[in-house]
Amino acid sequence: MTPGVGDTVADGAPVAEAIGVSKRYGATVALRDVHLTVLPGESHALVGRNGAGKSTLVSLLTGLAKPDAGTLRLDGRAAPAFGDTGAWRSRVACVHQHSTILPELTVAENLFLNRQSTSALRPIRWKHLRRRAAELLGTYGVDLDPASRAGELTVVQRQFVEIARALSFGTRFVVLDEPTAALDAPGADRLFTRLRDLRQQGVAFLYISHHLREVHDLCDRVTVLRDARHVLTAPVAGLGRDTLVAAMTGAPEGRAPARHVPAPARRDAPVLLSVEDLTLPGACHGVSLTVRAGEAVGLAGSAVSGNVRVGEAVAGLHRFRAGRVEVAGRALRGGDVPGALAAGVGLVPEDRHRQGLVPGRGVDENVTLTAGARLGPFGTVRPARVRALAGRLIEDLAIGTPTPTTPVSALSGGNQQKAVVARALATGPRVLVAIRPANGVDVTAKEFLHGRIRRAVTDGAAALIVSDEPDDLRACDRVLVMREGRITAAFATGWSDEQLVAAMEGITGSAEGEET
Ligand SMILES: Nc1ncnc2c1ncn2[C@@H]1O[C@H](COP(=O)(O)OP(=O)(O)OP(=O)(O)O)[C@@H](O)[C@H]1O
Repeated sequence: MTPGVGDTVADGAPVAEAIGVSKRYGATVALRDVHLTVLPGESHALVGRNGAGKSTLVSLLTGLAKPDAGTLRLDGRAAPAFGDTGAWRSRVACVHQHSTILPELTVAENLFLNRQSTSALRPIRWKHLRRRAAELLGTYGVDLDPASRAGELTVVQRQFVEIARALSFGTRFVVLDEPTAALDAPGADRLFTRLRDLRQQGVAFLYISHHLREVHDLCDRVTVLRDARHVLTAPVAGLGRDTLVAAMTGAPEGRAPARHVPAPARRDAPVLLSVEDLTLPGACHGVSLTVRAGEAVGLAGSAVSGNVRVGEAVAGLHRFRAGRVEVAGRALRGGDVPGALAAGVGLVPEDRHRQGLVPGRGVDENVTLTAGARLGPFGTVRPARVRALAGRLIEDLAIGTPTPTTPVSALSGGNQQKAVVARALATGPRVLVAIRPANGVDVTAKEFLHGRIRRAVTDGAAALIVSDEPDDLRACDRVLVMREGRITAAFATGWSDEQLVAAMEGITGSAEGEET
């Protein structure tokens, strides 16, 4: 039977408490005497700059890591013993950025993974399984066919299968780790509506996000971590953005970080990237655009607009059915990554976990991975050159790493993203394709990364910034908007975020009269 979300163990007790917890990884202190209390039915935001300790606190609260000091309590009782996975699962769940849903299985199979039948010897009763799945989804208002294949679900639907599965173990406390990172604006809205419904049913959330607007839209209270310490817990209502940013950065309030105001690219600067009539089956049709030296062009669009595929095609990741891509006048072959790299294309890929980094390898190796020719003659690699280039890139991108050889998997998410950007810049690209370049980085690091990309542009590169994030697009000189595989609108300077969002949603938009 599915335990009801209202079944409380110790009524009114916090669903989760961390009392003076500390955690160290080698020489790095990830958490120092941190306190956190999440109340029943509360939506509690956990924010902080990259490397502040948020994921580490989540690892402790979900039983994935053991605190060095301090106490953890769930539902008013001591947390389960470290390693007792079943007990942890019934009291806390975490929906991570990477999905744990198995795409080849159906929704019902995913919901009851390893619980399909009542004992190992009893055959699975499929009809019964699907009925239970339908009941479970119905309880949480998720409208999905249990027999559909999980691989065909949207990101939000997958997240909801994960949340429903988590709740079916009886927990009333769900940690959401940057759940909107892979969502477009309508997807995020759908997620928020569902989360609000669940809160009405008594489910509490710990919500990790770098988007302060989401914190304001969704959360009751917020806890800020800075440099491994707890600095603030307060109700969100009435807490100004400045106060929150000041708590995160430690900088005095009211000192606004410097904003970049793009200088318009020279109209007579050479075209470094030219895309003509590009057609990729199922993704885009007849897309044409140009980017000049010294210019950053945004390619905006929702997750299904095809904009990411266009960016990836420029970087050689896809064959194209028709059209032409030229870098500095040289035609690229579709699906030829080394060719694109040799022509001078740098790529910040969409998914740093799948496409970006080699997790077990050092930061130094990761950031220099694309820079083969600079590391030694005839395909050889000179360790001294790797060290020198890596050192420069780590400093240049302000990557927070204890040493250059630390495995990149030991860095916080935001610092991993900086390593991905460093790798794209390592070759000194003529054309930089940056897909959501500030994904998962904190508010100040975001400005820093945009500034760094602008610097490459000022130095003469052409940048194509593929994103649906108004912040990313604000760093551009002009923006093209894609919908359903075509460019549907173009904005020169002076657009508002609302105009861009409306064009991405298809509420307005005309590309007439603009240079694409
Ligand atoms: N497995 C690990 N091994 C070594 N160091 C680690 C490990 N996990 C985290 N750290 C270090 O602990 C510190 C806190 O990292 P954590 O991932 O908790 O930060 P975060 O607040 O989640 O950051 P982000 O917003 O960038 O994801 C960082 O300095 C990080 O490098």
